[in-house]
Amino acid sequence: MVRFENVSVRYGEGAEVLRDLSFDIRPGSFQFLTGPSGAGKTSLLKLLFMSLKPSHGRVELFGHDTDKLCKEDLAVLRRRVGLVFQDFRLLDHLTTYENVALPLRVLGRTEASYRNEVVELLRWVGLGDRLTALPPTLSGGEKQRAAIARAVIAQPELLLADEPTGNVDPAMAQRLLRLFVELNRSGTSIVIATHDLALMDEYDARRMVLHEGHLHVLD
Ligand SMILES: Nc1ncnc2c1ncn2[C@@H]1O[C@H](COP(=O)(O)OP(=O)(O)OP(=O)(O)O)[C@@H](O)[C@H]1O
Repeated sequence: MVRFENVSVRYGEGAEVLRDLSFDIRPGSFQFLTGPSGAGKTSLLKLLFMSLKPSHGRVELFGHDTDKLCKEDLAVLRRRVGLVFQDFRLLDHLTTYENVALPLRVLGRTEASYRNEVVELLRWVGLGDRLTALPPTLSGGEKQRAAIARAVIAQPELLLADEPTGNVDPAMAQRLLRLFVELNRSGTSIVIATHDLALMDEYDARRMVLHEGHLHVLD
């Protein structure tokens, strides 16, 4: 589903942030991406989301060489990927419910067909009483849970999450991990970037460790 071949990234004239990365992400797999602050986790997620181009090497996603795709093709491929940004990126003028429903609207589904699904998921992440709240009135942890709900609602083929439990307490972090595990069981490949050792200890999954630009994979 994803193949990196000798991929490197540098920003401007700076040193290489990622060096010569080669790995695969298989369909239906689950991996944690970890490493110290500044190690390049967000940069690697951006490569996977095709919002950053490698300085060297080749990134293949869903069987396509991402370098050869035009903007329109990239937009279509991105619909198959769910992304939880570190800074959430909720739309402030839409309610929590509308934010989470957005990926289903983009897919052309009618509200009658998805309303129950969206409400049920928002209840699961503890936002059942915040459906009509606008994002600026949500706490950091509530925004994070809304962003996760939006990323998983359409059951993407690949889910990328950047520090998805950074703003919630340990009990909620476990609950969110269960959500990711369930999504994975229904077929989604998962990549969770995290510093949270306790979270990684909760679930026996592949670990991709970035250190000084190099990637070490512990299967
Ligand atoms: N747009 C950019 N321009 C220049 N340098 C950048 C840019 N984005 C990231 N960097 C640098 O690349 C390196 C890796 O950053 P990145 O955000 O990928 O790390 P990270 O592992 O996600 O960090 P954290 O755990 O703190 O979020 C850092 O040294 C950072 O300063």
